[in-house]
Amino acid sequence: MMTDVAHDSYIPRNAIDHISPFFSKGQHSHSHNHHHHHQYQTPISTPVPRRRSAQIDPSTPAFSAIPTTAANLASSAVSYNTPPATPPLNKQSTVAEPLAWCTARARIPTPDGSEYFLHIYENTRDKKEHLAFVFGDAIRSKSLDKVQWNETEIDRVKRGAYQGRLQPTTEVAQQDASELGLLTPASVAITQVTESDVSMSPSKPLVRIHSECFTGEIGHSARCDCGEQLDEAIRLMKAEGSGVVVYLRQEGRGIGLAEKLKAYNLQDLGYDTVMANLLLNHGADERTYEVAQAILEDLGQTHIRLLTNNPDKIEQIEKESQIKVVERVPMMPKSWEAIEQGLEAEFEVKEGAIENKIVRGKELDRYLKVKVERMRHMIAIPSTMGVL
Ligand SMILES: Nc1nc2c(ncn2[C@@H]2O[C@H](COP(=O)(O)OP(=O)(O)OP(=O)(O)O)[C@@H](O)[C@H]2O)c(=O)[nH]1
Repeated sequence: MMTDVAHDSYIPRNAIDHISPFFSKGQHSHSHNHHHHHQYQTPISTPVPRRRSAQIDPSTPAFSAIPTTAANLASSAVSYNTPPATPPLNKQSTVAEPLAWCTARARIPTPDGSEYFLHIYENTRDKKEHLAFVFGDAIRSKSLDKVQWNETEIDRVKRGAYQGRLQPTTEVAQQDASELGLLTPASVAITQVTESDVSMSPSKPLVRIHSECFTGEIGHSARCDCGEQLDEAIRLMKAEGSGVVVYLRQEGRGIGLAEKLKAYNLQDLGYDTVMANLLLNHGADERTYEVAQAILEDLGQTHIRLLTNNPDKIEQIEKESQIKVVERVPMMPKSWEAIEQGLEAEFEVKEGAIENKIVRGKELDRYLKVKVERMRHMIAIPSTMGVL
């Protein structure tokens, strides 16, 4: 490792004194990538602090401290992989750029008793925090599970790279932890999930690639059905016990919230969603799906059943990637489904009852109709619906 480091022209001499985690062998096999070198250089000027985790009792095998001195590192046979907060470079991946890697994952229980794992991603394309809601135990993030340089089992637990479920520890262990100001192996308890829990998941899970819509998801807007679609995707994945919602921060079809609000003002003048975007000098849809491709590959999802009505999304997600949409699962707007089934009258009674979370109204109808007529969306307009 020393030789490897010394021969790399990118590394200042003083870096070798510290044997920074940012110069592990694994990273240097990718020395053609200048972009990443730039990132790795930053920490060199400051000595690498001795990590607290090194204080953990080394006699406990699972939590043995990882050597941090130069001498230990040079003689160590342990191969260190990804340093913290750097992209795991996956040679097998067919999607070269952008890379996406999961920095943390946590269990999110929901009111009906089910749960999912929220994954937060970083990527090389933008600075946004894209997310993945993962349902079921079988779907794992490769980048999250990868062993990072100098990390202990406790570090892995903190970032969510454990299998099974975390359990509350004893009061004694918690007391110890609070006195020491650090977690010890006794502060961590994990229950493994059974083999059958893991194998029950279908091989082709439901996937929804959803773009952020603050107004529709948080703001109760009846201009679109984005919130309803997100809820429905989650409902279906809970029911199947498996699935992934990739939640992309491409607000307003990629134009951002401020520009979307301007578009709404133009829509109030009578322009449709497409025209409003164009009048603001934007494309009708400025979204891209490469980060979603990288996230799905990281989660091992290459043959997917995609919940969408949008043909552009299918074309873009399959483009230049391993990902295949083996089935499209339509998302019928709830209010149109009700109109089709002659249940519209029930809505009148329930109007204002947000609890059923059904978006409805003339503005939504117009928005959906534009999707069908101008954006090739595959939704059947109810025959009984009046003029919009
Ligand atoms: N510019 C603009 N964006 C909108 C408007 N209404 C909703 N959006 C955005 O449109 C996006 C909706 O994306 P998705 O939920 O992925 O849906 P989709 O691409 O239309 O296709 P489906 O997969 O069929 O739902 C979100 O980013 C919303 O913020 C609008 O009137 N103008």
